[in-house]
Amino acid sequence: MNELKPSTHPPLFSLRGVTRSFGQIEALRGIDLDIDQGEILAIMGPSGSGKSTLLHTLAGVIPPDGGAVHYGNTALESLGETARARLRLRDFGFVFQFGQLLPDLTALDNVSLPLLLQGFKRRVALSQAASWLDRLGLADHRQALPGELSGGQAQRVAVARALVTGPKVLFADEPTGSLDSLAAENVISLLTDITRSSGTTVIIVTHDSRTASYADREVVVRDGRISGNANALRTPEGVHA
Ligand SMILES: Nc1ncnc2c1ncn2[C@@H]1O[C@H](COP(=O)(O)OP(=O)(O)OP(=O)(O)O)[C@@H](O)[C@H]1O
Repeated sequence: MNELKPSTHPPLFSLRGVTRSFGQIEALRGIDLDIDQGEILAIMGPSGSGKSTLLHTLAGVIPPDGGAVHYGNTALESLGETARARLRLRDFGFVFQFGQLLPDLTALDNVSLPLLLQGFKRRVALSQAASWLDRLGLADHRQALPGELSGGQAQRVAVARALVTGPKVLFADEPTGSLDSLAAENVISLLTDITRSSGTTVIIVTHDSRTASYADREVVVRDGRISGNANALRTPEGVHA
């Protein structure tokens, strides 16, 4: 945790001087941050400090007002809404605090939905979804409706739904925020085990230091800036402030 490893590859995400305001509120005030391919990064910080805004900016949900957000060779700040939506669908998966499963669909149908939206045949989508549910310990709950599941089970369905399309990056906004400590531990350990084995980059916003301890690195956001930049930037030779 927190060790400053030299990086031999260019970062997957590179942010420089990123700003974003909502009216008078300066949510991001100049973010400099590199994130490596395959890294699990925890973004922490006080309420209202800009964590979710940073996550949404990385994920191309909201464009920055200023600065540069590079994802690989793509300058996200130069993409329009349609191109950003296409990129999200192709490369990114999302887990939210309250699963946001569709309440009238079974666990299996919730997980197969992203594949159906990508044009997979129903039979293929259902079989992929079933194997993801099995992997997350939910083999006996395929036909359950979200309302019939515990919070931890529902969140594991949400993780399966986010990973079923094989995203390059998983964004998780308070993925354990609605869970008791045992369920939280179970969800975050499964999520990080699976993404480590697949080399998926994971960006987690969390208030919970136990959840953050599963990450490779933590950065803290305060007043729209990364607090103590020494841990935020990487170069081929290592880290510089
Ligand atoms: N869509 C929006 N419209 C107006 N203000 C916003 C919007 N999104 C965020 N803000 C404001 O920007 C600031 C940063 O919000 P953000 O949600 O990024 O913080 P956070 O660190 O994720 O907070 P929390 O931990 O409470 O979720 C806050 O003052 C918030 O009220």
